[in-house]
Amino acid sequence: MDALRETALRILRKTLAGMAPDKLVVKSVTKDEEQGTIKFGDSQAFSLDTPVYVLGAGKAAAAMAQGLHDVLGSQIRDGLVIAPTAVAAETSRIGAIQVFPGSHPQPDEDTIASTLELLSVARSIPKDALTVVLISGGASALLELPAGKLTLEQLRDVYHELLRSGAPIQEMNTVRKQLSAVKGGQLLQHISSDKVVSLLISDVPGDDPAFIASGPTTPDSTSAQDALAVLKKYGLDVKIPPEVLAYLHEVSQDAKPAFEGYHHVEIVGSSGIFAKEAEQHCQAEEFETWIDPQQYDAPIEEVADYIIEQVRTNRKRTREAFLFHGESTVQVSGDGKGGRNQHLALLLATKITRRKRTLVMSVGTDGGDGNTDVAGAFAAPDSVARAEAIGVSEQKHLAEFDAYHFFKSLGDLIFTGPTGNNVMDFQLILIDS
Ligand SMILES: Nc1ncnc2c1ncn2[C@@H]1O[C@H](COP(=O)(O)OP(=O)(O)O)[C@@H](O)[C@H]1O
Ligand SMILES: O=C(O)[C@@H](CO)OP(=O)(O)O
Repeated sequence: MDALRETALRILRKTLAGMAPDKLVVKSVTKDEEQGTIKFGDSQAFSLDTPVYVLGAGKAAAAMAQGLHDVLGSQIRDGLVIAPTAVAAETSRIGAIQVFPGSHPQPDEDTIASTLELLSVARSIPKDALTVVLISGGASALLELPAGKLTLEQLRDVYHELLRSGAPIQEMNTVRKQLSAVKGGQLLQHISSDKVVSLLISDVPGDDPAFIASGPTTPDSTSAQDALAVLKKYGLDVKIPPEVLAYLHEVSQDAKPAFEGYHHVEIVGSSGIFAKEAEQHCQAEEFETWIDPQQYDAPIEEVADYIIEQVRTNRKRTREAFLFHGESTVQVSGDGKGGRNQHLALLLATKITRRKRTLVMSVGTDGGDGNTDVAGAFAAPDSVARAEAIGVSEQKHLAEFDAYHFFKSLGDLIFTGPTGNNVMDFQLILIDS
C-alpha cells in the first residue's frame, strides 16, 4: 500500500478512536474539583453532591453509559439504558446502570418491555436529582411504546412500510413521533426530577434534536396532519393498518404539557465533530487543513461536484487535507453492490483523473456502507486507468450501482468492521505536494 493510503488509514483509525461514544460523553463533562461542580458542555453547573440518574437508548447507549460511569462513578445512583439485543446480551450492567435489550430497525416485545422498565425508573427519580438522558441513533426503534390504543403489530407494519419508502429520516420520524407515547418530548414528561441534561449523538442530517431518534426529550413541533401528509406522499396511507389512519385522524392536537424544570440539550457527537476530530489528526501528520463549515445533504452527483469545486477554490498548493461530512442521497436502481461512500468515491475518481499526488478516502463512520460489509473506498487519479487496464469499466459500475466490485478489483476497498461510531459519512482528500 502506498504512503498516502497508509496515512489516510492512520488518520481514520485515530479519529474513530477519539470519536468512540464513551469518549464523547467523557469529553462533554467538565469537573471543577475546587468549586465542587460538574458541567455537561454548556449546561449549568451542578454540585458534585447531586445524585445522578441515567436513562438512555440507542445503538451507542451502552458505550455512552460507560463513559458517564467512567467520569461520575458512584455519583450515579440508578439508571437504565436500552441497547441493541447483542450489546445488552454482553453487558447487562455498567455500575449502577442496567442495560436492557431492544430491537432495531423495528421495535419488538423486548423494546416495549424495556421501555416500560425505563419509564418506571424515570418516575422513581427524586425531585432534586439530576437526570442524564443518553440518546443516539436507532433509539426510534429501541425506545417505543404505542400511543393510545395502537398495538405493537400495527406500529411494526408502519415501520416496515416507512423503512422501504425512501422517505428521509425527518419524514419517517414525523410519523413515528405521532404514533408513540415516548417520542417527541414525551419521555421528558415521565422524568420526576427537576433537572435534566440530554446528551445526543446525531446521525441525522441537520443535527436537529427533534429528529435524532425521534426526539424523546425534545418537544414536538410536528402534528398528526404532518404525519398523514407524509403517509400520503409515499402512498403508504393505503398500505398501513386502517386503525393507524383512524387514530391519526382522531387524535387531539392539544399542546402537550411543557416540562417545567431545567432541561439542557448537548450534542456530543455529529458528523461535524467527527470532521473536527479528523482535522487534528491531519494536522499531526503535517497537512494544512480545510474543513467544510457545512454538513452536506444533497443528491450524490451534486455532492461530488460540490467537493471538487471546494477543493479547486480553496486549494493553497501545499501539503493539504480537505475534510467533508454529511449524508448524500442516492436513487439506487439494479442489484449492484455498493453504498453512498463507495459510489461517491467512484464519482470522484472520474473527476480527478488529471490531478497528481491526490487521494480520496470516502467512508461511513459506522464501518458499514450500503449493502456491503466495508466502510468505503479509496479513489485516486489513476483509479479509472488502472481499472480500464484490467477490463473494468467505471461507467458500467456507476450505472449499475456496483461501486463495490469496481474498487474490489483495484484492492481499494476500506474495511474497518463495525466501529461503534454512527455520525453519517466522511470524506478526506489528501494532496501531498
Ligand atoms: N448499490 C448501492 N449503491 C449506492 N448506494 C446504495 C446501494 N445500495 C444501497 N445504497 C444506499 O445505502 C444507504 C443505506 O445504507 P446504510 O449504510 O445502511 O445507511 P445508514 O448509514 O443511513 O443506515 C441508502 O441511502 C441507499 O440508498
Ligand atoms: O433512531 C432513529 O430515529 C434514527 C435516527 O436517529 O436512526 P435509525 O435510522 O437507526 O432509525
